Amino acid sequence: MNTVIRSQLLRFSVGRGQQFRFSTAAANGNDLVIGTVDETLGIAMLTMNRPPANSLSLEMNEAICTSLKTMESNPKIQSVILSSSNPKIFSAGLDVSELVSPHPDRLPKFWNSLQQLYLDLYGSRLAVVAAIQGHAPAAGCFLAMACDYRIMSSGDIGGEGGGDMKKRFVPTIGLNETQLGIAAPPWMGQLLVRTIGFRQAELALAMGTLFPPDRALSIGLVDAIESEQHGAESTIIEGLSELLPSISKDQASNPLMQKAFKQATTFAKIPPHARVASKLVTRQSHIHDMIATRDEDTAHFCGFVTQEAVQKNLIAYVEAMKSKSKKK
Ligand SMILES: CCCCC/C=C\C/C=C\C/C=C/C(=O)SCCNC(=O)CCNC(=O)[C@H](O)C(C)(C)COP(=O)(O)OP(=O)(O)OC[C@H]1O[C@@H](n2cnc3c(N)ncnc32)[C@H](O)[C@@H]1OP(=O)(O)O
Repeated sequence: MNTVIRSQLLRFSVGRGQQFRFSTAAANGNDLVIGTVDETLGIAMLTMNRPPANSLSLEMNEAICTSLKTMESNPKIQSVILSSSNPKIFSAGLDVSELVSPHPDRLPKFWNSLQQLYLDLYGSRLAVVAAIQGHAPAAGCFLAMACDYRIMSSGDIGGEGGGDMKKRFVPTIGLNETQLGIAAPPWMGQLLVRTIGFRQAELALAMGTLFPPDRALSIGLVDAIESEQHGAESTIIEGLSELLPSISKDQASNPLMQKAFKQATTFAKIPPHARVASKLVTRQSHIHDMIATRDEDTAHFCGFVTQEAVQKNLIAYVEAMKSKSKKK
């Protein structure tokens, strides 16, 4: 028997056997993230689902945190796959509409929600595997870096144009803020330093580099790359199909999702106390540093974004983005 429990933010649907599904709803009733949990395997899946680009709004940040916390509160769950319902965009970073002509009360709340997302994801007791099927610029890259393991699509998915003129789809990842005329906040920049090392990060931050998958792998920004050519039905691995939310069922034969599933399974088998303790060894002091400077960081961000010159740039940036998308 299926039981559905509704509350203002969370919708749980208790399904067959040991498997639980839940969605976190936005104000407009859409599911910003969809969560599935398999208690037998000890694995969960958190699928970001905010069309068109999984950009991070206040509500999206809160939805990811709420889902993660719900999964963490289940002692049977040890690992989670963070994925996207959009096969070409993991996350486009901050929702730029949060930054244009912001409401003075909402802007600090928005920034606080991003800081909280960092604290919750980077400090999660769960091992988080990022399944990066598409682009991950700026705060999209930050999301991936806050996870424990990153698998990126090699980009040979389908293509556009057809025939010999087939255009390859090549996703990119990186903190490209300087290309947008801004700087990543210190905690985000430091996350890049901790992920790829000082010199590579120094260069990448200065240049605002967006890395294609092979380069991202060679500098350690991702841990593995995988083709997305769907395998034959016989290669479907047990358990993955049940974990995928209904909107992503076609991903069961996707090698990238399979690799993410296997990695999450491996994490789930490691003695949890030892795994969590070792995660704290490398992450705790950075989390404390961030907490200590949190208010200062919020004041700096709000002061920066509301400057007249920055607002002018942002308006132009959003207009360019919209007209690019209209021309398609
Ligand atoms: C920009 C100044 C910010 C100032 C902040 C101050 C301090 C720094 C603080 C924090 C650091 C983090 C910063 C950020 O994350 S800023 C956001 C950076 N991200 C981007 O600039 C990405 C922009 N998007 C793209 O490059 C592309 O969309 C893509 C992700 C490569 C995908 O390309 P594709 O061709 O597949 O799609 P489209 O470009 O057609 O886009 C589809 C659709 O999505 C909308 N969209 C894309 N990105 C965003 C976004 N970040 N926020 C809101 N909306 C976005 C786009 O407009 C299209 O919508 P439409 O309705 O027109 O179809």
